[in-house]
This record gives sequence, C-alpha cells and structure tokens, in this order.
Amino acid sequence: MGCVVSKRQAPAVAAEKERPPPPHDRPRIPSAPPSDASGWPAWLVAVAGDAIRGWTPRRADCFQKLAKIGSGTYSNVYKARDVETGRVVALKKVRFDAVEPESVRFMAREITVLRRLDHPNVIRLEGLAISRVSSALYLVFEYMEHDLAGLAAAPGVHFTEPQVKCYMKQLLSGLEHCHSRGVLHRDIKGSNLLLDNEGTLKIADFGLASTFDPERRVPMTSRVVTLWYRAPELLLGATYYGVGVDLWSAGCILAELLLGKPILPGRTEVEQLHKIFKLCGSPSEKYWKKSKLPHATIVKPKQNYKRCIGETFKDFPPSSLSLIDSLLSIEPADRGTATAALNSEFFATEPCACEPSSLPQYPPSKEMDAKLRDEKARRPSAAGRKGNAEATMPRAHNRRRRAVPAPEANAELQVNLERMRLMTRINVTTKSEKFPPPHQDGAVGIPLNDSYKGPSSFTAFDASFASSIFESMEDSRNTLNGLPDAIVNAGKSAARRTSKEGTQKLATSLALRRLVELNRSSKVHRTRGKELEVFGSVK
Ligand SMILES: Nc1ncnc2c1ncn2[C@@H]1O[C@H](COP(=O)(O)OP(=O)(O)OP(=O)(O)O)[C@@H](O)[C@H]1O
Repeated sequence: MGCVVSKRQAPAVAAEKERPPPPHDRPRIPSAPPSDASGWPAWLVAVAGDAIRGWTPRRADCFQKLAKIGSGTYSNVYKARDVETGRVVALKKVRFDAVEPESVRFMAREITVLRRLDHPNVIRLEGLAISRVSSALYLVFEYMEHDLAGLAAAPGVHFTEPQVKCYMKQLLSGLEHCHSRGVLHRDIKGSNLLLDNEGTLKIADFGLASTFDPERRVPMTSRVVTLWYRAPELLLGATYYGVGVDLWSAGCILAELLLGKPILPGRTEVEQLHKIFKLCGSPSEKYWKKSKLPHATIVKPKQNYKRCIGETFKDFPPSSLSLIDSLLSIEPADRGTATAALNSEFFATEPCACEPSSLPQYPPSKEMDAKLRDEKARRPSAAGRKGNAEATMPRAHNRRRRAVPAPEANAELQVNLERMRLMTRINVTTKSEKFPPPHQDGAVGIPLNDSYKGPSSFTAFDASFASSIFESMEDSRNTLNGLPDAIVNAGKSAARRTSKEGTQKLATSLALRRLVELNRSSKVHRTRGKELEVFGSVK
C-alpha cells in the first residue's frame, strides 16, 4: 500500500558571477597552504583525512552567494549558484577552530556520516568547497525550498491525512536508511526536514549524528536532540541508546503534523520530562529499577500519571493512534524500528498517503522565514508607536512557539557561565567544556523561551533565568535533590535580589551549581573522546 517516493532533481539555472565574502563573514582560522596537489589544507588532512579521502575540494569562488537562508549553532547556510553548472545549491559554512584538532574532528564527523548515506529521503552532500582567502570550509548540498517547521507555521497551511502520511512515510524511509547504515541522526525536528517543490522530504543536518553498531554498544552523550523532540531516556541521562531516540522524535513529528502544533513544548529539561510523563504515563517501578539512568533519582515524579495518548489525541485518525502509541513508548525497545513503523496499519489504511508530486506548491518557507515573519509582526509600526501599539501587536495565539535547539540554549548558558567565571573568579574551565561544543554541556533546567535574544542579552537573560529557573524548581522540587542546601538557598535568596550584590550572589550560586553539574556530568565528558574514537573505527 502507499506510494513510491519520487526522486526528481531540482532544475538547473543560468550562471552568474561570484562576489567574495565580506570580511566579517570570514572565520578567524589561519589560512594554511594546501597540503598537496589535491588542494586540501594541511590542518584538515592531518586530523580528518578519512572524511575527505577520494574527494577534491571545489573553490569557494566557484559559487555565487545569493542569500543567507539559515543560521544554526554551527553554521551559516547560503543559497548559492554554482558558476560552472548554473545549478542552485545550498552552501553550509561550518564553524570550527582549525587549530583545535577536536573541533576539526567534530566538524568532519558530519561529512563522514553524510558520505555513508545515499537515499532519496536523505540530503545529499554533493561536495566540499574551500575558500583560499579565508580558509573557510563549505559543505555543498542540493538546494531545498522549504523545511517542515517553516511550512507548518506558514499562515493557512493545514495538512490533510494523506499529506501527513506522505511526509511521515518519507521521514521513516530516510530514517530506515540511516539506521541500516549505522547512523543515528540525533536531531530529528521539523526544521531539519527539508522539502523541495516536488514534495520530496529529505532529512538534513547531520551535525549531531553519530555512527553506532548494535552489536558493539558504546557510551554516547545524552546531550543531543532539540528539547521538544528529546526522548525520555536522554533526558534521564542515558548514555547507551539506539534508534529509539530518532523514533521518539518521529512520533513527536507525526502527532505535531496532525495536531497543527508541537505536542511537548517544554521550557526546561525537567518540565519536558514532566510533560512526557503526563502524556505517556509515569514509568513503572520496574523501569526505574532496570534503567539505572543517571538522573532517575533527581527527576522521578512523586505523582503517578496514567498514560492518556488515546484521550489526548481523540480527534486523530484512529489508525494513527497505535503508531503514535508505539513511537511514544517510554521503553525505547517498544518503539520498534523505522521498518516496523512503515509497515504499520497507519500507512495501510485509507486514505492512503498522497504522491509527493501531488502536494500543493508552497511559496518558499523556511523556519527562518517564519521567524522573520514573527519578528516583523512583533515590531510595532510607526502608527503603532504613536499610540496604537495594541492594534499592531500580534496576538499571542497567532504566534507559534518554535523549538529552540538544545545546543543554542546551552550556548546561551555557556556564554553566561564565562561571564560568571569572570565575575566570581571561579575557574572551572576544562578542555572538555570547550570541545565538544556547548550542546554537550551538562547543566539541567535551563529555561528556553520566546524571549531569548541571543547570548548578548545577559541582563535580560539573567533576570528571566533567576525567576523561571527557581519557579520551575519550586514546581518540581526534585530538580534540587542532590544539590547541597547551601547552594540551593544561596541561589534562591540571590534570585530575589535585584541589587548588584544580589546579581553577584546569584552568579556565585549558579557557578557553584555548575561545578556540581560538571562533576556529575564528567562521565559524559570522558565518554565523548571514546565516542569519537569508536566513530573513527566503525566503517
Ligand atoms: N540543503 C539545503 N537547502 C536549503 N536550505 C537548507 C539546506 N540545508 C540547510 N538549510 C537551511 O539552513 C538551516 C540551518 O542548517 P542546519 O540545520 O544544517 O545547520 P545547523 O548549524 O546544524 O543548525 P541548528 O543549530 O539549527 O541545528 C536549516 O534549518 C535550513 O533552513
């Protein structure tokens, strides 16, 4: 039953001339002479020779940048034209530090993973380009017009059941391929599911992906996956996990497409777990005993919740409920596999999935477009500023909250911690904190909210952090179990103060709390090197 996924290519277009990138776009990495005739820089060959083996770099000036289309934690993405062929491509300029081998290795992991994959529902890495001027490295991808998050948030877009089936079928087919090639994506979410104008969905952004071997399990970091799509075992600190983490995210996406909004929009890791338990039921005593997960004693709810997926989603097509039910199993093994999901009743029941090519043609819609639309709507117009502000402000329900990637949220924490370190003169910097990047950071309970304006808004963030973290801690007192009372009390009283002294005390208490967290997560930091080592050896 169902449809065959279309494999059509994006059309080629005429060539234009290239402009050099502006100076502020250049990374601070030193330019290095090419190592050999192939043109790869020495720092890349030395550390990540495997990732580039057999490939020749393109020159960055073979591409004309047309527009910036995305900006992530580790990259800026541009729509560009290949001057030689005239094809429009996406150029992902990756951020890394060429003098830090671990940073280069982390960046190269995305390339190695992508080169393992070859499927119509997985983004294809077409090549790599190097700028001789700035030593920047670009990943060259086929260009995709939309992403699922942006499309779902576009005004007036509502997906029918055959459309949802069409998208889900493609997502699960892509995941089936990744898993069969030993790749865990570890960041499945709407903005990483790209769509072209032919209706083809491709899984993108393998920046957090990892290889795995089900026969030889090795510990991996639990600091992966954007919060709203993060499986409970990761929230509980699991370091041994498998395909279940991607299937959980796929279950969240399926329910989100049918509901029209995210189903588990938690603001902190504790709140996220709470939302999961309220929907999926509290884990059994057997689960807690068996799992021995690191954070289990800290976040185990006192109250017992009954599973209520059927009641919550009573308006969903009945055949979707058993698939959602299995994908959102607390026990990872009960989520099955992508293949089992593709064979589920949902896809065999009428109405069947539509053909990708029959999907409506949408105007370009990316999560970034939705973000810009929201920002524009939020800015009062000149008339509004003159006194009619209310008329120009979007109503809260018109604004769709977006998933903030966990790495971004933790990057915010990282920057603030750096400042706190300066203020408090407590030096807790370790190499493992610097690399792997901020998303590996081990803190719990960081508020993610719409008001986040980036790392520069220290004061505003400080205030919201102070109030919301302790409010949420009051809500779920379990967060504080395990932290010394002195730290908790210092943090609470500091949060109540608005004076300079109060801010410093808050900083001190948070830095101390951070020390406790670092101690707790040092195991994860240590396993990180192992993960990379194993990654290198799995072929
Ligand atoms: N091949 C592509 N075609 C069109 N747009 C793309 C393509 N690849 C990425 N983008 C856009 O750029 C954005 C950022 O890309 P990507 O997710 O790979 O980077 P990232 O730095 O890992 O981001 P994040 O931190 O949000 O996970 C995407 O959400 C998407 O909108």
